[in-house]
Amino acid sequence: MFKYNCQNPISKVGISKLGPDYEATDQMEDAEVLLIRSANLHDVSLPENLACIARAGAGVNNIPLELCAEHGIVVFNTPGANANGVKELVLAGMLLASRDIMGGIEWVKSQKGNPDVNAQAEKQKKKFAGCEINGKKLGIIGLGAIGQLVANAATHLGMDVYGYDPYLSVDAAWNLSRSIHHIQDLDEIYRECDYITVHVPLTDSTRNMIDSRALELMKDEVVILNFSRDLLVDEKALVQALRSHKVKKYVTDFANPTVAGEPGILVTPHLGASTEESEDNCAVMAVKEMRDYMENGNIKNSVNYPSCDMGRCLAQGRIAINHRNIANMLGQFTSVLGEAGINIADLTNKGKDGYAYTLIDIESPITSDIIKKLESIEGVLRVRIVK
Ligand SMILES: NC(=O)C1=CN([C@@H]2O[C@H](COP(=O)(O)OP(=O)(O)OC[C@H]3O[C@@H](n4cnc5c(N)ncnc54)[C@H](O)[C@@H]3O)[C@@H](O)[C@H]2O)C=CC1
Ligand SMILES: O=C(O)C(=O)COP(=O)(O)O
Repeated sequence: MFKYNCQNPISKVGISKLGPDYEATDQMEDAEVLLIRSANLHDVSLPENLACIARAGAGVNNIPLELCAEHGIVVFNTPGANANGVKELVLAGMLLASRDIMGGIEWVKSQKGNPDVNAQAEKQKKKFAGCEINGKKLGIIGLGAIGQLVANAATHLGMDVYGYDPYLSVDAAWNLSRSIHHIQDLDEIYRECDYITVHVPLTDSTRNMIDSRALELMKDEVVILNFSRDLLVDEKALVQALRSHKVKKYVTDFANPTVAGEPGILVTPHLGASTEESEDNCAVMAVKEMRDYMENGNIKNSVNYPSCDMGRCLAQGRIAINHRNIANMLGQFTSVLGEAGINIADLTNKGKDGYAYTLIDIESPITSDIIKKLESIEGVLRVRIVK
C-alpha cells in the first residue's frame, strides 16, 4: 500500500486511476507520493519517505528540483497535457486586448433598466472600438507545447507569426506550420511584433527576460501576453511602459500587487489550465507516471532524473537506485550483488546531468544487509525495493 497526499485538488478522473494500492493521507509527512499542481514546496520540509512528486501540470518552478534529486525524490510533470487550455486563453487574451470588449460589456451592464440603451449603445460604441488581429505580427517566445499550439492557431487567424526558441526540439519543429518565421535573434521579435507572447519556463536564466531593455526595443503600442510566470517580466518597468503608452496592453495570468487594478493590464487569476479537459488530462498523466514509478520503477517525464524503462518486472525482484552520475557506480552495485551470490537478470542505467538511475532485476530475494551495503556506496542517494 502506498500513501499519497494531494497538496492541491486533483481531478477525480485522475484520482480514480490510482487503484486499490493507494491510500490517501492528509498528513503530508506520511506521504510516499505527492500529487500537486501549483503548491509551493520550496518552504516545506519534504516527507522522510517521499519517493516521488507528480506535478499535474507543466511548470515546476514551485518545486525544489535539486533538493529533491539529492534526496532521490523523482519529480514528474505532464508535458503538453494542459497546453490546449492555455492556448485558448491566450487567443482570448489577444482578442480582449485588441478591442475594449470588457469595457463594452461593463458599460451595457451599467445601463440596466435604461429603456434607451439600444440608441445609447450605438452612440457609445466608438469608445470600445479597436483593431483586428488578422494581419498583425505575433512574436512567440518559446515554441514548446503551448507556444506551438498558439503559433499554429494564430496563423489560422491570419496573423504573421514569428517564433523564437533556441532549444526547439525536432518534434516541435515538425508540428509547426511552415508559414511561421523561425527567428534566431530575440531582439527581432521585440522590434518587429505587434503582439508578443511568452511561453518559456521560469528558470534562473529566463527570470526577468522581458526587462526595460526589451521594452525599449518594442514597437509603440505593443501588446504583451504572459501566461507563463509573472517573474519572467520586469513588471515594474512594464507598468512604466504602459503609463507612457509604449505598451498598449499587458495580459497576464498571474495576479500580484503590481498588476492588480493597474489600468491597461488584464489579469486573470491563473486560469490557463483551469479547464475540465486540462485538469483531467494532467491528473491522468501524473497518476500514470507516478504509478509506473512506484510499481515498476520506470521513469517517464521526470524533470530531475533521466528516463528509464524496463517494463514490468518478470524476475524475482527489482531494485531501483537513485545515485550521482559518476564513474564506477554500476561496477560497485554488481560487485555487492555478486558477492551476495545474487544473479542479475536485467539491468538498465541512465544518467542526466548530475544524477543517474539504475534498475536491476534479480533472480533471488534481497536482504536488508545487501540494501545497507548498496546504500553505503558513496554517491548512492536512495535504494528502493520495487519488487
Ligand atoms: N497559465 C497557466 O495556467 C499555465 C502556465 N504554464 C507555463 O507555461 C510554460 C510553458 O509551458 P509548455 O509550453 O507546456 O512547456 P514546454 O516545456 O513544452 O515548452 C517550453 C519551451 O520554452 C523553450 N525555452 C526555454 N528557454 C527559452 C528561452 N530562453 N528562450 C526561448 N525559448 C525557451 C523550450 O525550448 C521549450 O520549447 C510552463 O513552464 C509554465 O510556466 C504552463 C501551463 C499552464
Ligand atoms: O501547468 C502549469 O505550469 C500551470 O501553471 C498550471 O497551474 P495549475 O495546475 O492551474 O495550478
